[in-house]
Amino acid sequence: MTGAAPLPLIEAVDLTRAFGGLVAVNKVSLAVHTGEIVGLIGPNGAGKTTMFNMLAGSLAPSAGTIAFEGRDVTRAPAHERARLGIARTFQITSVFPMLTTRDNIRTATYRTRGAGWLASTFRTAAWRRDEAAIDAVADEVLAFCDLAAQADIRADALSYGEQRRLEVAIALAAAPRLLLLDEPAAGLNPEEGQRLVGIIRKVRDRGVTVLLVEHHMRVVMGVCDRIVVLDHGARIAEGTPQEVAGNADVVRVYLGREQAHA
Ligand SMILES: Nc1ncnc2c1ncn2[C@@H]1O[C@H](COP(=O)(O)OP(=O)(O)OP(=O)(O)O)[C@@H](O)[C@H]1O
Repeated sequence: MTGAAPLPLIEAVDLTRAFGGLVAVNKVSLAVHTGEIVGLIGPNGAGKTTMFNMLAGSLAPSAGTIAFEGRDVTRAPAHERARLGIARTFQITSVFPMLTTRDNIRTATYRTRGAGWLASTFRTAAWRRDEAAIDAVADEVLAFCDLAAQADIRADALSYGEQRRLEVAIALAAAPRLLLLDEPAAGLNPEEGQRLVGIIRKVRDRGVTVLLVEHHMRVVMGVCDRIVVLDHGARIAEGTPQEVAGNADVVRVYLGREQAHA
């Protein structure tokens, strides 16, 4: 007897986005299951960022659907998706440079919890309880992302790798079910890249499913269970890192770009 296939955590069907006459993403379907780490790769201009932004809710699709845990979220704005359990990081780091590492997390958590200014002004008992809970969450995600020693340092004094980890910590503070990582290894040296790989694996181990867009092949191949490859807005391959690395179409699009840039 075969059971029903498990419901994907997030599923995009025939997702399409046009900018004027340019179809940046053309009928791309993609499913990510709970517990997976999935990578979205492709050469420059392939449509990765466009696809990512549609999944995160910051860009409306021209056609197609997105379901999260079976619920249609195609038209749900980013904050609504965040409430349902989808968190994202940004390609360009979005931390507040003048706040400490811990206060960056606290600030983001206040925003997502919508803690009221009235309660905070009068420091009600409920507000103080909330404060203690937010502090506990901040300390837990800081330790998780190897940032405990940097908790009281201003974000602009962090190394680039630490800032990228802070982005992940901020996203985790919202206790998401799905974490969307937008080029998390961009600008990292190999050592920092490996550290990030370790953290992404730990993220999955704490029950958070991961979808990442990434150029850094060593990171993608080292951390993903499954990889989806886009080129010119279309899905050209999907498989394990080994399958994708050996796929003739994938090799062709990557080699073609390298030769064009040589
Ligand atoms: N806001 C926009 N307006 C017009 N064209 C856009 C817009 N955003 C993306 N495009 C175009 O859509 C195509 C796909 O872009 P996208 O940024 O999604 O690709 P990408 O795979 O993320 O590329 P990269 O690796 O360079 O970041 C490109 O041709 C790009 O110029």
